[in-house]
Amino acid sequence: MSEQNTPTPTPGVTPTDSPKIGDDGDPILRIEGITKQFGGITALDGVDLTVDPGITGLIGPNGAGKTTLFNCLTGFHKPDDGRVHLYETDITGKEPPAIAQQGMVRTFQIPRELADMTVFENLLLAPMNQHGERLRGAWIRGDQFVEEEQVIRDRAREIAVFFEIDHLLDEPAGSLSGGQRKLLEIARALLTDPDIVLLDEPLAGVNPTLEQKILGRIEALVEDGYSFLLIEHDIDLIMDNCERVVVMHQGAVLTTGAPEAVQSDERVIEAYLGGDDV
Ligand SMILES: Nc1ncnc2c1ncn2[C@@H]1O[C@H](COP(=O)(O)OP(=O)(O)OP(=O)(O)O)[C@@H](O)[C@H]1O
Repeated sequence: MSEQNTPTPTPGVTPTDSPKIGDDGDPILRIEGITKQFGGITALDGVDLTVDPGITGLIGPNGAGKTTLFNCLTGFHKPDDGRVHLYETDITGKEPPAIAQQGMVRTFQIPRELADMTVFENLLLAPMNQHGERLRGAWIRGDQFVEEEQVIRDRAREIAVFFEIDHLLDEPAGSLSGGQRKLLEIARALLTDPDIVLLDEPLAGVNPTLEQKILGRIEALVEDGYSFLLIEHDIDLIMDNCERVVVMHQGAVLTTGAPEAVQSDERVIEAYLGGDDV
C-alpha cells in the first residue's frame, strides 16, 4: 500500500485486554480437508490451507468456492468433512456467535446492516450479539467495573471515528451509500473484537477514493495486530496489498504464495483463462 493511504492508527480500536496473537508467526487458521456439497454440486473438495497473521488475499474464478469456504469457516455452513482450527481451538461446526467469541468474524458481499436502525444502533448490535469472555474482559478497567453498555457505546464511537462514519451515526443505515455500508459492515465486524476478519469483496462497487480509505484502514489494523483474509476479484489490488495470496479453483486450493510467485504461476493463469472471469 502507498503511504498516502495510511491513516493514523486509532488506539481505541484495539481493546486493552485482548493482545492480538500471532507475533510468533504461528498460523491463525489451520484448515484440513474441508468439503461441502450442495446436492450434486461439490463446492469445496478437500480444502487444505493455513492462514498466517497479516493480510492474505483469496482469489479464484467465479464458482471456485471462496464464499462457501468463508461460510464453512465462520459457521454459516457446516462442512460435510474436514476440520478448522482457530489457533489451537477446533471450531469445526460451531455456530457463528461461538466462532466470533473465539476471534473470527466475516463480512458479506452484500452488507447486512439493519436499514431502519441508525448507524449507531447497528454498531451497538454487533457486540451485543457476541456476549462472551472476550468482550467481557474489556469491561474491566483496573479494579473498577465499567458498565458494559457504556463501554460498548464508547468503542462504537471510536470505531465510527476510525472509519470516518461518525458524522452518520444518527442516520438510518438504509440511507448510506454503497461504500459507506461497506465501511459500516467492517466497523461492525471490528466491534466483536476479532483476531481475524474474513472480508468478502469489501471493495466491490466502492469508488476509488473510498477504496483507498478502506485499504488504509485495513493496513492500520494489520499494524495493530489484526489479521484479514480478503476475497477480491481485482487481482491488481490483491497483488498490491496482500502479503500472501491463496488461489482457489474448482473447490480446492490451487496454490498459495507471495503475490509475484502466484501471478506468474502457469496453473493460475490457466485456471483463469480456462473459462471464467476473474
Ligand atoms: N447455497 C448454495 N446452494 C447450492 N449451490 C451453492 C450454494 N452456495 C454455493 N453454491 C455453489 O457452490 C459453488 C461455489 O460457489 P461459491 O459462491 O462459493 O464460489 P465463489 O468462488 O465465491 O464464486 P464468486 O466469485 O462468483 O462469488 C458454485 O458452483 C455455486 O453455485
